[in-house]
Amino acid sequence: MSYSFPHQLLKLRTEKQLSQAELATRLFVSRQAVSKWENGDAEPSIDKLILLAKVFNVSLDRLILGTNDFNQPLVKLNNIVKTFNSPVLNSLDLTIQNNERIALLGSNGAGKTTLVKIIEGTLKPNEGTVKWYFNKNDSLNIMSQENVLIPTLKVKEQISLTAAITKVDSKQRINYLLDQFKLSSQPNTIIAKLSGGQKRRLSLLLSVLRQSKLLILDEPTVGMDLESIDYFWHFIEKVSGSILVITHDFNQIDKFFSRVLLLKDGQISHDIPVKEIHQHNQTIEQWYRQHNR
Ligand SMILES: Nc1ncnc2c1ncn2[C@@H]1O[C@H](COP(=O)(O)OP(=O)(O)OP(=O)(O)O)[C@@H](O)[C@H]1O
Repeated sequence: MSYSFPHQLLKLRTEKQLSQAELATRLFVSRQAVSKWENGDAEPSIDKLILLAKVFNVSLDRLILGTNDFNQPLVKLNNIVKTFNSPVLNSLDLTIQNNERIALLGSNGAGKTTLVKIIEGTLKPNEGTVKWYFNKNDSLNIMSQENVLIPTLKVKEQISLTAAITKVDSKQRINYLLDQFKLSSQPNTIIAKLSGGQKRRLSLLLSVLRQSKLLILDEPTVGMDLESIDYFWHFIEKVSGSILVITHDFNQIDKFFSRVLLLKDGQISHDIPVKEIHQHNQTIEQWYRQHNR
């Protein structure tokens, strides 16, 4: 089978906004089976391939051979140096490609937020270049650590404002997202009166309002309760395009991510596919503890 099948599966599934569990139910297989297919650790039988092609409404050729867009770079960082009072990033190189699920790990103060701000273009490096391969004004979505909500607005007013700025005019999509983020009963609540977790959910909703080629999330689940955290990852799984997340939700990285970056001593000290870590019978948490000493 062509190597492109795992990428094609992830791409088609996220385009269809299905979670691994939802797709698994339709195919009468376990979620783990779908996860293995996406990681390239196993391949479906021919009858499951035929069913997959039906679910996605594509030909078997397209499903198996796919298109070549998964190897396209989205952004390339070259020789990035950033110094505040002391050096934070030091000759850092990084390429992000289409349809990747990347977790960025590192200790407190390692420079993770600094790095994502440089990728986003909100912070300038002292040296080095950031090259974009798509229009980031249209196709870059960000949920930063900083609160971007306007406390005096109602939930629906904040959503309308962001929808106008990001040129989303689909009421259907807005209602779908309100429902997904369990905010559909609170359109008239003033943001200042939402709980911390509800505000995080609203911020996330705003960051995925328009579809993107790259979504960047900086510690998105901080302050959420366990139910919301599960909910959040379940939703994120369905988002199309590439995702770069700063997170320490190790269990979720094990389940849903394709690549792990470890930022240490100002550089990407390790850049490794998740499946390679699993092939060594390690969890991401074990791997992280071993390499981030
Ligand atoms: N605007 C700034 N001015 C001065 N120093 C800064 C600034 N922003 C970040 N730093 C410093 O740069 C270093 C890296 O900070 P950064 O927030 O990028 O780390 P981080 O890995 O995201 O940390 P955490 O996990 O705690 O969020 C820290 O020592 C921080 O104090």
